[in-house]
Amino acid sequence: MSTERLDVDAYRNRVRHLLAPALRRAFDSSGTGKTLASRQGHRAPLQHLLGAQLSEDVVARVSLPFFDNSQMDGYAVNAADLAELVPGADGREMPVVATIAAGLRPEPLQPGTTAAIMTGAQVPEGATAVVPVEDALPSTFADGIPDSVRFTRPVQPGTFIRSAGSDLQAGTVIATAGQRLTPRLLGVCAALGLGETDVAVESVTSLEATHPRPTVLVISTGDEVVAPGTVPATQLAGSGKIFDANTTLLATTLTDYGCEAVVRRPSDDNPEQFVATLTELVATLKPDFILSSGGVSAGAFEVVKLALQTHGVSFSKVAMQPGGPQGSGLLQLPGHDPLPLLALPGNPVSCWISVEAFVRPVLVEAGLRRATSEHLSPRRTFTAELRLETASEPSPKALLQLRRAHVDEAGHVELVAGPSSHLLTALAHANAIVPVPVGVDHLSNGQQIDGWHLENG
Ligand SMILES: Nc1nc2c(c(=O)[nH]1)N[C@H]1C(S)=C(S)[C@@H](COP(=O)(O)OP(=O)(O)OC[C@H]3O[C@@H](n4cnc5c(N)ncnc54)[C@H](O)[C@@H]3O)O[C@H]1N2
Ligand code: MOO
Repeated sequence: MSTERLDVDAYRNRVRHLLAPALRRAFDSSGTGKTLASRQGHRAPLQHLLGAQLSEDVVARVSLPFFDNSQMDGYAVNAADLAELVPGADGREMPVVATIAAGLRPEPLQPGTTAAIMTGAQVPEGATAVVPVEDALPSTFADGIPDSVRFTRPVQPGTFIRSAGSDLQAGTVIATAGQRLTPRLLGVCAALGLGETDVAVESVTSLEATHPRPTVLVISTGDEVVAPGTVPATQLAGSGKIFDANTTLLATTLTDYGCEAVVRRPSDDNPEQFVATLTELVATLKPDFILSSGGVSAGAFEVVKLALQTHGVSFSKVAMQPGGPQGSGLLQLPGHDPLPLLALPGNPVSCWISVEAFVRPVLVEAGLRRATSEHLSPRRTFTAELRLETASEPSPKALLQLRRAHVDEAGHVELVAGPSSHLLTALAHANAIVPVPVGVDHLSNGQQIDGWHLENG
C-alpha cells in the first residue's frame, strides 16, 4: 500500500468511474419486480427486518467490544518496558514471543517481551499498550513476523487499546418498542449476535421492488468473525471472536438505497481459497458489483489485499478518518468479465462511512429508487451551532474527519462519542454527519458548523 494519502474527492471520482458503468448495465439488463426481502410473520433474519417496527425493546446482553482489543496492527507491549527510552537513542530490542491474530485467545505477556498483534485481536494480560508496526523496526509485517523487534520511543499506557464496553455496556436499551429498525440499528443487533428469534417486531411483510435493482454481493472476511444468531453471545464473548456486524450493516444500507444485496461470509483467511470462493460466488450470483469488508490494512494476514492485488484491485489510503484504508478496482477472475469491487476497511464505522462517502453519491446519480419508489436523494445539509462538552476537540489535521453527530430542531449539534471507528452504537444513534475539514485541529463551543442529516435516525 502506498504511504501517500489520496484526496477524498479524487477517490470518490475513482469510485464513480468504477461503479457508474456497471450500474448503467444493471439498469439496461435487469427486469423489474425482484423480491426485496421475503419477510412474513413476526420473526426473520436480521437482514430482512429493515424498516420493521419493534414490538419489544432491544436490550444489550453483553458489552461491546467484548474484550480489550488492538486498534492497530503492531506490537502489544507493557508500556513500563519502554518508559526509559529516549527518542533518537538506540532504543530497546525485545523478543517477539507470540503472534496474536484476531480471533485468538492470547497467553499472558511476560515483562521484557512483546507479541505481534493484529487489529481487533484481544490484548493479552500484562500488555498495557500497542505500538503500530510502522513505529517499530522492522516497520512492516510484509516479510513475516520477526523474532525480535526494536522500539525507539516510550508509549503511554492505553495507547491504541479499545477497551471492553467502550461502545456499549451490557444492560443498555439500544432501541425501544415502536421504533423502526434502521440499517445502523440492525448493525448493532448483529454485533450483539442477535438472531431471528431475538428481535421481536410488530409484523414483517414481503416487499416487491417495482424498479430495476443492481445486485451487490456483500462479503465479510476475518477468521474472528462469526455469523450472528449462531452462537450465544455470552459464549462467544470469552473466545476472542466477534459477531459479523458489517454484512448486516452494509446489506441493509444498500437495500435501503435501492440495491438487491446478497450476503456471503467466506470461511477462512487463506488468499488462494478466498479467490476460489469469490470466483464461485461470481459465477453463481452474477452480481453487478462487490463490497468486501476487512483485510486491507497493515497486518500480517490481510486476506483481501493479499488475494486481490494480483487480480486488478489496488490498495491505498484515503485522507479521511474513519475509512482511511481502501481497495478498489475491476476484479479480474479467469472466465469472467471484469467486475467492480470495493474493498472496504473492517471497522464497522469505517465500512459504513465508506459507503456514505463514496458509494451513496454514485447511487444517487444513477437514479436508484428505494422500496417506497422515491428516488434516492442527496443528503440535506445544515449549518448549526456546535455544543461541545469541553471547549475544543483536537482532530488529525491532515485528514478529513467525518464525525457522527446529533442535531436537534433548535439548531444545535453535538458530536456523538469520539472519532474511533469501532463505535458502532454511537453511529446508530447519530442523526447527522459533521465533516471536520483538513487543516482544522480545533473546534469551539458555540461555533457555526456545517453538516448533513442522516435520514432514518
Ligand atoms: N499498523 C496499522 N494498523 C492499522 C492501520 C494502519 O494504518 N496501520 N489502519 C487502521 C485503520 S484506520 C483501519 S480502519 C483498520 C482496517 O483494517 P482492515 O480493513 O484490515 O480490517 P480488519 O483488520 O480485518 O478488521 C478491522 C477491525 O474491524 C473488525 N471487523 C472486521 N470485520 C468485521 C465484521 N464483519 N463485523 C464487525 N467487525 C469487523 C475487526 O475485528 C477489527 O477490529 O486497520 C487499522 N489498523
Ligand atoms: O480510518 Mo480507520 O478507517 O479507523 O477508521
